[in-house]
Amino acid sequence: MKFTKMQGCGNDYVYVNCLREKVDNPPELAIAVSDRHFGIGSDGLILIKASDKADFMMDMYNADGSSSAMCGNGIRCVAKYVYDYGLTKEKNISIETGAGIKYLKLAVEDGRVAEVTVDMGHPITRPALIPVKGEEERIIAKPIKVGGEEYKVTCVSMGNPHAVVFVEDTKKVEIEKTGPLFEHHEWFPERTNTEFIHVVDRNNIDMRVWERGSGETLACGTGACASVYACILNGLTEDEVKVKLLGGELIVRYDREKDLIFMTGPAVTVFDGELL
Ligand SMILES: N[C@@H](CCC[C@H](N)C(=O)O)C(=O)O
Repeated sequence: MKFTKMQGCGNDYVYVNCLREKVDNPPELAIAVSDRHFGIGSDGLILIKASDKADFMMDMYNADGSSSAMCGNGIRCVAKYVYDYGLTKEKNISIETGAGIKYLKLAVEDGRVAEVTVDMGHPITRPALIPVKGEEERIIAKPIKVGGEEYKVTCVSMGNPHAVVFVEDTKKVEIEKTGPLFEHHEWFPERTNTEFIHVVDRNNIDMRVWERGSGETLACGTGACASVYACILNGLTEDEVKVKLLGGELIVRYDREKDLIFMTGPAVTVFDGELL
């Protein structure tokens, strides 16, 4: 089976072109390829498929084999993949996901994809749709007890669940301890991704993320979008913010008129390979 390893801000996945390859058991393959010692090494697996509703379809799996409806860094790489490997000549590409069709724009310089902008759609705050337990209309800075500590959490879905908490210093977060406690907290029936955010100023934030199903990763695109929207809901930033992650930077812009979030960032091919 031929594959390509790609990364966006260090959030790395193994990509398989399912227009050519057949994958019988995606969860099993995701666990195998993600292993950093016995596999290829990645945060998960992304299958590129045909779609009857959009130009292509993205089917994504975390390192533990669980699937997610959306992956922000992954979808930028899918757009780069289909362009670079000649599956399309278009620079405006639509991709079907579990969270609806997303629209992407490639910035190509000297024949190379320099960066990709994604219309990430509407941020979702209704608790039942995230999903997170709660009777209120939106969960903004709500106290939550995690591992004996109290945090204030803001919950947003970008097609997948995010719990955003604000901290003084992201470097001091004991993420290996706290991340799993949030992920499996009883408030989140489908588990959650958790973002730890330090607001630097009204246009810049630092972020660390504990991803559902993959643990700490160097970046999370949906997490960056959810975090910027959480900042806006808490009155902490303007509508355009640079998000500094462990593996790079993303620009996230909230279009207030259309209630849409746009994310711009890199998409990089690491290597092609063949699984034996
Ligand atoms: N890294 C991704 C998100 C991947 C899915 C997530 N772990 C989940 O289970 O929802 C991104 O860039 O958005």
